[in-house]
Amino acid sequence: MQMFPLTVDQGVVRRRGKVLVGPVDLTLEGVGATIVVGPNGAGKTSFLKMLHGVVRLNGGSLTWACPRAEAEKRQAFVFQTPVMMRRSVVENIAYPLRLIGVPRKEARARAADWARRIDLGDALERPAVLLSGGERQKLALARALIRDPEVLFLDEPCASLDGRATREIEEILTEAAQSGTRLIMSTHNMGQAQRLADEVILIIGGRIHEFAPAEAFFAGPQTPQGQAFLRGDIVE
Ligand SMILES: Nc1ncnc2c1ncn2[C@@H]1O[C@H](COP(=O)(O)OP(=O)(O)OP(=O)(O)O)[C@@H](O)[C@H]1O
Repeated sequence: MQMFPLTVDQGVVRRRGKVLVGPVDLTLEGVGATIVVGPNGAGKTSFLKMLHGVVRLNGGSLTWACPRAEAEKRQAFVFQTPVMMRRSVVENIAYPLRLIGVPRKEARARAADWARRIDLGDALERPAVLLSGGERQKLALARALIRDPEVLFLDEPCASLDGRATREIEEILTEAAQSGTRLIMSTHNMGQAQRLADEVILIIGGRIHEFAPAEAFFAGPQTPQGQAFLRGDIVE
């Protein structure tokens, strides 16, 4: 059963009386990469978590084309600072498979394949907590992709990584997108947004100011705030 379109109707997220997101109206179709941009504190993280369903709406509605429980099983989320379990690299990557009952041996074999893809093939038994920031991000990505999700949310997966680690992560994401994984991702890096995006959402103050095909957005946003943001001006 199809997951998309995903429809948000007047969606609002509030915490301690403050509106973090919304109201937003949005329809996302089922192909490509949607890149979410906006200034610090604009609500990108809260917006992604709302779409993923880990943050509940305080107003409005969010509807997948399939039942919610079904949609939840078919999506994964890579957080900005991924948590490593106090276990080996291979066990960290295998964990999502173990959760759905894949036998240990098979889960480890599939995790070892992923570890090789992210250049951690020689570190299978190393405690994951000893990995560098870039290695952790790659591990988190492998752990998210190992169940072959139809939708992958990523919150600034390359924040504070160097060029090489960023390129490696972008390669994995491009491959995932080419094999049909729907990407919905925030970034501060406009170069990265341009390399990966099929469409762009600009969020300022919790609201969507632009939602456009990447080409149109980068050629010239429709709104004054969009134009200012792309010029690098401070927008709030
Ligand atoms: N649980 C919470 N309770 C109260 N305020 C919160 C909560 N979570 C986030 N906020 C606030 O909501 C605003 C939006 O936060 P959010 O993390 O979604 O923004 P962001 O665009 O991802 O920011 P950044 O780019 O800096 O990571 C911020 O001002 C933040 O401090």
